[in-house]
Amino acid sequence: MVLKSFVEVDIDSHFPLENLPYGIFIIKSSEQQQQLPHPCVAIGEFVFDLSVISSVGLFNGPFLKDSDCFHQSSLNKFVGMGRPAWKEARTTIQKLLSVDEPTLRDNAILREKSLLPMSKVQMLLPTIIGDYTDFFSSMYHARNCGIMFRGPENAINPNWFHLPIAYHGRASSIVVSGTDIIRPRGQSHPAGNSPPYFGPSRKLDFELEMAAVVGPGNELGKPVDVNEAADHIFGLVLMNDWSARDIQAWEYVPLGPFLGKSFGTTISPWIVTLDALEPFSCDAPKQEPQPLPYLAEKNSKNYDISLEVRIKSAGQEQESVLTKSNFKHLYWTITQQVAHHTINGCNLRPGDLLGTGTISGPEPDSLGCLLELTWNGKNSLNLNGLPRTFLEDGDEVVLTGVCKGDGYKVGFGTCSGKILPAQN
Ligand SMILES: O=C(O)/C=C/C(=O)CC(=O)CC(=O)O
Ligand SMILES: [Ca+2]
Ligand SMILES: [Mg+2]
Repeated sequence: MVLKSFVEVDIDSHFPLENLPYGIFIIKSSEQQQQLPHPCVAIGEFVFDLSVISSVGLFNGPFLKDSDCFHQSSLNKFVGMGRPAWKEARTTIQKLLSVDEPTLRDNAILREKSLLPMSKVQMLLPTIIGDYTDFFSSMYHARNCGIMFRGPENAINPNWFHLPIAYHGRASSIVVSGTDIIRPRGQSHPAGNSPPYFGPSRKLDFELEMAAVVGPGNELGKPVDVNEAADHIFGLVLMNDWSARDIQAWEYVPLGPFLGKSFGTTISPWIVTLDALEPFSCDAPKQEPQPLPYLAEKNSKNYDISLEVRIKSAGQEQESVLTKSNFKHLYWTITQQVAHHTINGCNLRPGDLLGTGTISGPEPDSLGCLLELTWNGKNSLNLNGLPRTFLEDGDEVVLTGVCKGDGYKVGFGTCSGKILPAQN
């Protein structure tokens, strides 16, 4: 059954009553006197201000009634409260926005205060991200990178099928969708015996990823059981792990990515909860060899989320679709990522971000980055008639993700960023 709200929601909207993704907004300064950031959910073309609803006492269940979690300028407190509080919030908000519920529907003043058109607000980062880890969980992506860098015989390192590989990313340079990205400068991979050159990256790339937002953390020294890991994940966002392939190729042996990735990572502003994604859960791929017991799940789940990357280059009116992939192609699940991340006792904290790694699929048009799509710059793509390998200044890259339900969609909106020229 499709749920119905008194707020008008287009059939193609990413944000019907079934979704209710969380974000943090601020009223655009030109609209009114500057306000503090507030937690909200998206409904149709509106944001629903949860601080207003909390102030008038409409969150009246046991977990939220005395909480100031919706009077914070980030979602960290709310996501840290765990599934019972999330369920209570979802039930309350779904009821308040439903067409059959008069509380808000018939109260024009409260409606006006709590429902703001998206055009009048600016979205901020939804959580304060203390730590950010990026996994490498698509087998197709790992295999393609391996073939390019090590040849077909040794494409996938032997450890890959035994554990979800990851590196520690840089949290300070994570930005919200819409933020420009300055082309990084750095040392780059020398050709043959020449010395490395220094300058603006010549191989700037995007990576189509999603990321899990950590809910309640774990105590230092206490690993999370893989079968309980879902209770530690609040939801998912879209993520673009911008990557300078020339800088990365020269620096990453032996300790992994560093400056080739830490200049910027973009996430979408809306966190879609695992509760909203549940109708789109599907079996994860069969794992062979069987993982060790601490990674063996009773129920190994992925989500059917259609993903797409578009590019709009400077001077071009039309966007071009670069790739179409799906979250369900991931080999290692997000719950296995949490179990592996914590198995040594490492503590996760509310709001931490766990990137999936580039989500490539099996088809040539489902590859999740330009490194793969152009085979490291060897094959040009055709962008409305113009040849292209890596990103150029002025390019805007837009990621989208959506689950297609029966008569409704649960979507992530977009995650976009434009490349600005390198600075001296
Ligand atoms: O397999 C390799 O040696 C290299 C792999 C990559 O460069 C992929 C990458 O950038 C990791 C990531 O997805 O962030
Ligand atoms: Ca990555
Ligand atoms: Mg990055």
